[in-house]
Amino acid sequence: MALYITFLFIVSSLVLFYFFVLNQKPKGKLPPGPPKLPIIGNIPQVAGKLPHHVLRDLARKYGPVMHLQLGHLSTIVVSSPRLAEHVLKTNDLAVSNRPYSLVGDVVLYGGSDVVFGNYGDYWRQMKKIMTTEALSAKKVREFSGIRDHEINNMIEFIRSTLGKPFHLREGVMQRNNNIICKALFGDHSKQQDLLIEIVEELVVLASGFQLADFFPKLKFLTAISGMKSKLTKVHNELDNIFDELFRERKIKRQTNGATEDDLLDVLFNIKERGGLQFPIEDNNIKAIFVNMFIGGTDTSVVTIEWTMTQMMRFPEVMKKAQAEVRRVFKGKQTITEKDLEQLVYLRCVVKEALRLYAPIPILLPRESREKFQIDGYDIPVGTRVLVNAYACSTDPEYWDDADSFKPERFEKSAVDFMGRNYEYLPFGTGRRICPGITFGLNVAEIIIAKLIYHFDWELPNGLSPKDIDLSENFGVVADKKVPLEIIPTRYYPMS
Ligand code: HEM
Repeated sequence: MALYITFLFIVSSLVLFYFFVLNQKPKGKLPPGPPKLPIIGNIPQVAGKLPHHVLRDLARKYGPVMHLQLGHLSTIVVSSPRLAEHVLKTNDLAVSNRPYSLVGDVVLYGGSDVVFGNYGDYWRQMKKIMTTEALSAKKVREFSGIRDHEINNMIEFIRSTLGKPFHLREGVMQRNNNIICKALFGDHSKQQDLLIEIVEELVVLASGFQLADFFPKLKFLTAISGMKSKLTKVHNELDNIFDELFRERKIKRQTNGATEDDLLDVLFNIKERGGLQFPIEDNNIKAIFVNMFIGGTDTSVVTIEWTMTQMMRFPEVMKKAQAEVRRVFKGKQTITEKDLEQLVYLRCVVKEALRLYAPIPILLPRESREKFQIDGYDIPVGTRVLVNAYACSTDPEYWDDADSFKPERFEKSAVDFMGRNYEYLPFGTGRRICPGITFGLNVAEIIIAKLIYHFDWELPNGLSPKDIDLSENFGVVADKKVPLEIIPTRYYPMS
């Protein structure tokens, strides 16, 4: 009996807590949205489905700005280029925070990184360092030796397995990870493999669609789900690896002096040079490194896989892109950024693949730090703001035959990657725009160019192009559910 009374007491306390503390309705006129269930709100309408698809479908019914209640998260979803511009340009500052995230808190040193960190002077300083010093076009050029080495090894490997199926994602992922790791801290294969393993685990945990993510105020859910202890374990493992790398590097710098061979040196130099408004410590560098791992590993690989998939689906596109690459690269041993600039058609193909299959189809969530208005609706402080870039890049008002793959649409178009066209935002826009555009695109374009320059490709088991499975997965990035396997049939240039 005593147990029963205690149970009733706990349940009724939780219900009262929910109604009086957690369930306070925001004031003002919110945008329309689908009907909401008590407590869980709209979770059933989105859970377990591909969010960018389901949100695009809902927007077609409820309008380009919708309000959803995802557990505790009062969320607006923006799904048209006109309103994306209104939010991400006109009100960029008002929505430049990130929502609280347990991953940021536990793994990224209390959100002292660029991805999860809130907008403010410290964040601005760190983003500037990332954009202008670590990932600048000049720095990206300086890493061309690393890229060439890794990609040429991959080409040699594929050449040695001519006629056998090549698992594109695995083959490319390993090379891309090597490129990122070497750019960050040189050649340290032992730590590198371990780091990649841990970051992969983190990417799954960070997907943001776990039950506890929808109820951040119910702290016990993160404990019950084991989320906090998993993240703490990941954090400790990462921290130990970085400590070891940093210790070795400090000893090396004492003996050999400061160099600028990799990004660890670049950031140590900035730290030692001083003069910053917020002096940086080792933990700040670690946080930025984790960002570059997460930001740089899967995204380029997903871009490569979808672009190759589309070229396998449309042989005439492959033929045209291949003819261009073979004309431009003819006789060249190394390929420079200048050569890439001449691959005008290939860039259209990559653009079109990113239009339909961007690795981050819903831009990373933002949170309003000031109230603002959109189309006559009131958006209070603390609202989660999602921009469905996929809905914008397939909006029939802006794109003819929007769901079809047609690279030629970019041949006469000035739309680029820089976030100036709100109907096309594969790298986001505004204060939160991706700082790795040049790095990511360079890797993706050189790998694709070399794959189609050196090899002719076929589908395995007599599969026809129209049978290629186009299903998507959704995690932090939207990748291809069934990995692409293709057979290299002929090496070019033939000797
Ligand atoms: C094809 C490759 C890539 C794609 C498609 C991509 C896409 C994106 C997108 C859509 C965002 C969110 C922007 C927003 O919310 O407005 C983002 C943010 C970010 N990306 Fe990338 N990215 C790529 C490569 C990279 C690389 C190579 C790095 C670093 C090495 C990187 C680092 C970051 C960081 C740090 C952020 C957070 C920026 C912030 O919050 O201010 N990305 N990326």
